[in-house]
Amino acid sequence: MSSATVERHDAAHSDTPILTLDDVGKSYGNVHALRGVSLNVRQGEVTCVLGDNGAGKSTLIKIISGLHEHTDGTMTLDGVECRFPSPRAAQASGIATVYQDLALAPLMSVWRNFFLGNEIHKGLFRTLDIARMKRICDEELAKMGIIIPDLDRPVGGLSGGQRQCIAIARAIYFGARVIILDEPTAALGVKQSGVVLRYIVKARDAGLGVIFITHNPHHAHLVGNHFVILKLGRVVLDAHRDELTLEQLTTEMAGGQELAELSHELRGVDPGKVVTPAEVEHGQVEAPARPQEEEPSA
Ligand SMILES: Nc1ncnc2c1ncn2[C@@H]1O[C@H](COP(=O)(O)OP(=O)(O)OP(=O)(O)O)[C@@H](O)[C@H]1O
Repeated sequence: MSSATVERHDAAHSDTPILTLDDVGKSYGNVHALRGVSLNVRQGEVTCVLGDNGAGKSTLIKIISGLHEHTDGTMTLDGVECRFPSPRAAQASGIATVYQDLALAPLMSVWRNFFLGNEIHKGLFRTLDIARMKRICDEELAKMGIIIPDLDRPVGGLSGGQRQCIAIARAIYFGARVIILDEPTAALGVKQSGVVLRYIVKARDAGLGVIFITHNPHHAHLVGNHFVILKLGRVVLDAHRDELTLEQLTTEMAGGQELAELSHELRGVDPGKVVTPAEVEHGQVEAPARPQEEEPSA
């Protein structure tokens, strides 16, 4: 492990944000994908960004990871204003992004994927130092509790959860300070999601600042320290864990007031009856009442 990594571990749980977005906006021509978004990413914390389709999550990821530049507001890294003109620039500043589908090359082995773009060479002829790469890959995965008996196996044959974990381990090993996880549990079942969520906690406890993008309030609440909900490009909720229950997060994510109104409409009966958004979310809403048939007139 590099000395930079050791320092990072020692400095875990610092209160000073690594990365700050202040009033950040992004317009694509006339489309305002993000407006007035403020966000702090701290070491040893998981910042969850939730939002429905079109909320602006991908745009936010693209700004932080150097794919797009923001058009309003400021972004600061370690207190210094910055813009990332390319993904490489963001990576060089310690910001790693793990995309759900693009995390790894499926036909390549585990160790090749781990070192892809960062291969270790040896000797005069700069041949690949395969034994060393395999050893490091094995050690790093084991450190994070990932046991893969055959590192020569193509990653395409591993479970979705394992693939996500390998991508996260790789980012940590190569010096990420902030890791952005783009819906890492979206395509996974309960067990595999558990594998990834445990791993997110390990990354957090190793002192990284984790940005966890998700649709799933249950997953977010299990691991998050801080929660931001985006809606139509704006922040509609920004709360610390101790300010928010899972039920509140679920309700807010599900649409809060809008959902309460919808649930009321769907019931179509007894205006005095209160239906909670959670009931709708969990499919406990009764089918709309059939209209009463009129009594045939005598
Ligand atoms: N390149 C682009 N050009 C124009 N409009 C865009 C572009 N990218 C995104 N948008 C618009 O910006 C808004 C936010 O989109 P974004 O993809 O960031 O949302 P999202 O929360 O990631 O949604 P999803 O979960 O569906 O991926 C949407 O209205 C989208 O149509």
